[in-house]
Amino acid sequence: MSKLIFDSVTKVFGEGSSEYVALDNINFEAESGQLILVVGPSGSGKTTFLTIAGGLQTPTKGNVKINNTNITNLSKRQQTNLRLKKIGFVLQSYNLVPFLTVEEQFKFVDKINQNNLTENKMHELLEDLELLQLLKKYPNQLSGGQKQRVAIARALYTDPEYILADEPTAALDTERSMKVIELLKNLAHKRNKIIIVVTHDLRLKDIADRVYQIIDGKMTML
Ligand SMILES: Nc1ncnc2c1ncn2[C@@H]1O[C@H](COP(=O)(O)OP(=O)(O)OP(=O)(O)O)[C@@H](O)[C@H]1O
Repeated sequence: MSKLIFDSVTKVFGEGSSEYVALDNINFEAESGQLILVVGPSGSGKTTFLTIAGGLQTPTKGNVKINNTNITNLSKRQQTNLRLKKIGFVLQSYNLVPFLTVEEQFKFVDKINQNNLTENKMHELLEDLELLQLLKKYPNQLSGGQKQRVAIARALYTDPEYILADEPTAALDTERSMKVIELLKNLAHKRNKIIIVVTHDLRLKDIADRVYQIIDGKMTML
């Protein structure tokens, strides 16, 4: 059973008169088998929460634990290893490599990670995300929604224990949004993943197992 714990996490940006409390004393726990939604208005701290959960930023105060390891105490190298082995990110910027085709985006991951989906599972994933026809295209030939679906497939390709997704449905129409969120929910339930989705998109609220809200850096369960 995997577990992600935030223990009194505060994140402050800037100093003195320009000090800004982006996360204010957050306590949070997620276990494998759950799809968790974090909603909140723009600027409320959602992305900061997600990047700290994945070790991309460190808290100013408090601890983040992944399976009983306090990731705040790990060296940079240990944090990078943890991210590569256990965490799949879907970031708002998609982070696709511009000079690689869709197919090559996955092969590129092969070089740095051994723990990838079998060919059958990969075919299934590409089919579910309607990407099979796009394998030979480059990112600049794709629409926003298509890039978003490639970024989701790439995060799932390494079969990570945790999936952290920032606005994964922002560029998708309602039908595709629901498909993507159902896919993530199935993965959480059937393959025992922890999936945390940060979103403005209140259409997704009824599908998640748990919903949290962040307002002005404070988190509450809805
Ligand atoms: N590196 C930084 N330096 C200073 N302030 C920052 C930094 N990163 C975020 N902030 C501030 O912290 C607050 C929370 O930002 P965050 O990106 O977490 O919000 P968000 O809820 O994800 O917003 P959105 O929905 O618009 O993406 C914002 O006021 C933002 O300006």
